[in-house]
Amino acid sequence: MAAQLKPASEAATMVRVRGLVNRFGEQVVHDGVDLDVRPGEILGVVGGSGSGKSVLMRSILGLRRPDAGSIEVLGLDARSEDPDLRRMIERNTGVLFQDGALFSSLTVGENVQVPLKEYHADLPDSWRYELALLKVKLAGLPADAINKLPSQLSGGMRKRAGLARALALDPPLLFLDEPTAGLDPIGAAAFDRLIRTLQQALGLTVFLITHDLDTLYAICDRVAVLADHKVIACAPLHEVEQLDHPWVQEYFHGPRARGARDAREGGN
Ligand SMILES: Nc1ncnc2c1ncn2[C@@H]1O[C@H](COP(=O)(O)OP(=O)(O)OP(=O)(O)O)[C@@H](O)[C@H]1O
Repeated sequence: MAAQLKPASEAATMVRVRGLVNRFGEQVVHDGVDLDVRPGEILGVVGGSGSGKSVLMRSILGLRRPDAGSIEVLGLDARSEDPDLRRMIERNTGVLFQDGALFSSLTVGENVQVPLKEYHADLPDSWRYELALLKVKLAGLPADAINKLPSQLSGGMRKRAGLARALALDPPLLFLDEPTAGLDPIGAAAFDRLIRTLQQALGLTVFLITHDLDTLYAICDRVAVLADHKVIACAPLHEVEQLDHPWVQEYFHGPRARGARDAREGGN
């Protein structure tokens, strides 16, 4: 029987990870990670460098085969190698990798059209172009960016182009790996606002890896903390901040955290 995808509104969890184990040789990265991503939330994923945030995202996306555990994405078994099921998961997930991962020899518009060509090969070229233009504008880029090469854009604009491509297929589930890394504070705040606006307007669920405390305070509904090879907490920020764990205390109660918290409180 063909795999069935539950509508986002009916899915109890958009992503469900249980008992995830990832090892590289002797190195244990994950040892029993459990995590739920709920419909309509922005979940921030934090943890020290090397704690396994990217490996977790890659496992969920099926880009890495974990050593043990189960992963469901939109109710589908993300570890399955069934090509139809893989396509269904891919079709419903947008991904913005840290470096944007744009094809450097293609224009922004052509980059956005890559998934459209793969999944909507029957659409006339002019429609695909119009759809790409819509996504470019949705991501906050000027219309003329569509004909530019990634090398002709600033870092912030390249992130937006990557976001436009991630949104090309109108996925209900969006994965963002350090979206504000490398942006200046004003650009980063603008990108945070864009993510929040799009999430609300399009009803997206967002899995967001970040080191950026401002992003956590500004837009995340819940925060998952990766430490000691596990998710040691997954809760609203004010609860996670109180956790009696050395990394959490250092991260959330250092001077940078105070600045981010004050900025957030000052903005309200
Ligand atoms: N393909 C690989 N081969 C060997 N080791 C790997 C591989 N991918 C990741 N690792 C190791 O797994 C650990 C977790 O890596 P990961 O990239 O998930 O960390 P992270 O939490 O995203 O870190 P950062 O915040 O620095 O980006 C690291 O020690 C890394 O060296």
